[in-house]
This record gives sequence, structure tokens and C-alpha cells, in this order.
Amino acid sequence: MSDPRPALKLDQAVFARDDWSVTLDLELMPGEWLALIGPSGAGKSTLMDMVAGFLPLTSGSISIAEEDVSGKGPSERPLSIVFQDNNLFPHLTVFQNVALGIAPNRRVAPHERGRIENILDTVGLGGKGGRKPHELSGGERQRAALARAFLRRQPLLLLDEPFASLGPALRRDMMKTLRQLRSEFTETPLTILMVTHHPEDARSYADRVAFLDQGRIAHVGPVENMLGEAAPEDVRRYLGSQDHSRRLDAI
Ligand SMILES: Nc1ncnc2c1ncn2[C@@H]1O[C@H](COP(=O)(O)OP(=O)(O)OP(=O)(O)O)[C@@H](O)[C@H]1O
Repeated sequence: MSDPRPALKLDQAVFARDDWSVTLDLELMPGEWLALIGPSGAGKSTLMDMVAGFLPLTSGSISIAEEDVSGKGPSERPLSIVFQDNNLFPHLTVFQNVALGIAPNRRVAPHERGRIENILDTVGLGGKGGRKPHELSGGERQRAALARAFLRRQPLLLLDEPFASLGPALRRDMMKTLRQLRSEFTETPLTILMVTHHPEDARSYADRVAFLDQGRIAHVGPVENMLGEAAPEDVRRYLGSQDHSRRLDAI
């Protein structure tokens, strides 16, 4: 982290509806991986939509690599996004979907085909590039979405619970694939903002954790401070309720 300029900065960024609002201050440094946790309805997806440009700010600003992007649309922001689902175009093949990462007009230069084949191999989709999304499993579709996101080579990656609909073993595999892509397919330090309901994913992969509650970032700090013995009381309560619901899941 030699570059002192924030990769992402939310400065009193407000999004308000009639009866509900979020007010957010947050800074991520280049190459940092931040996990965003918090109760249902806290505003995690709202934060992601504000950064992505899907929701207009009511006031405040959002900067990416010190450029104010508050007035820019989603396609003008230097970032990639992977959601829980609906990441792929159903009428395009897997290869074409992934190729959109480098060729939005769908014209792939011959020398770039190799890069696409290579990343398809890395995510375990070698030989499946000719299939349509409905001919893949849910996990495979998310692998294709990750491949496309990494091919785009944007400095900021937003992950909004991308593996939430997958079983635990598959989710762990996907997290490993994500780490592998990050080490093999990024030239500049990739900054990751990841919403997760799984504290263990934050523990294994993130550098810092932010706890969002009722539209505000209540706490942010290194993983060991946020998820360990000395975690703030409200974070501990939240983590306790997560453990409880997981025990119920297992019954
Ligand atoms: N399209 C919408 N119109 C009106 N209110 C909405 C809309 N989407 C979300 N909300 C409300 O905004 C608040 C924040 O929702 P958000 O989806 O950001 O929470 P979240 O922390 O991502 O929750 P979860 O963990 O359940 O996904 C909630 O009170 C929700 O009911």
C-alpha cells in the first residue's frame, strides 16, 4: 500500500428516500479488500448501488482514485460488479459473455481470444465457452461472471453477495477462485468491496471489515479487531445472531 491516495472514498454520501436514508463515510486504499457486514436492511446493497452509480446521491460525494464520480453513470465508473445473480446475458454464449469484459461491442481481436480462453480455463470453464448460461450450473454462471469482471481490468471490484445462493462447499471453492484470479489476472492492485453474510469469508480473505447498521457505518477496522474477542458489542450481537440462524439452518 505505497500509494496514499484512496482507491474509493465516500464523503458524507447520502441517499435518502421519504422515510429512510443512508449517510456514509468510508475510505479504501488501493489493493485493500474490505468486507461489508451488517443486519438485513442496514443498507449494504444501497451502499453498493451508490458506488456503482445505480442510485443517485442526495448529497455528498463518491470518488474513485481521487476522481469525483458522483455525477457519472454506471458505465462511466472504473469498476466491475458481480451480483448474486443476473450477471450474464441469456442469449449470448459463455465465451461471448466473458468477452464483453474486453470487447463491449462483441468484436474480439484474434490475439485476445487466447486471454479469454485462458481465464475460462482458470475459472474451470475450459471447453464450456460455447454453452448458453442456462446450460451451466449456478456456480459455473458465477465463475463466468467473475471471469468477465477480471477481464475488464478495472481497479475496483464490487461483490454483492455473489455466492450467496451456492452451498457452503461451493462458496468456499468460489472464494478460492476469486483469490486466484486476483493474484493472476490483475496488474495494478485490485481494490475489493465485498458484501457478505459469512463472517468466515471476511476472516479468510478481507483486510478490514466495516459494520453497517441503520444506514451508517457504525464500526470499521482490521478483521481481528472487528471479528475477534474484542469486537464491538453490537458487532458481537450481530455475529451471535448469525451463528444462531446458521444452527437453525443445520437442523
Ligand atoms: N427499491 C426499494 N424501494 C424502497 N425501499 C427499498 C428498496 N430497496 C431497499 N429498500 C429499503 O432500503 C433499506 C436498505 O435496504 P438494503 O437492500 O440496502 O439492505 P441490505 O443491508 O443490503 O439488506 P440485506 O442484507 O437483507 O440484503 C431497507 O429498509 C429496504 O427495505
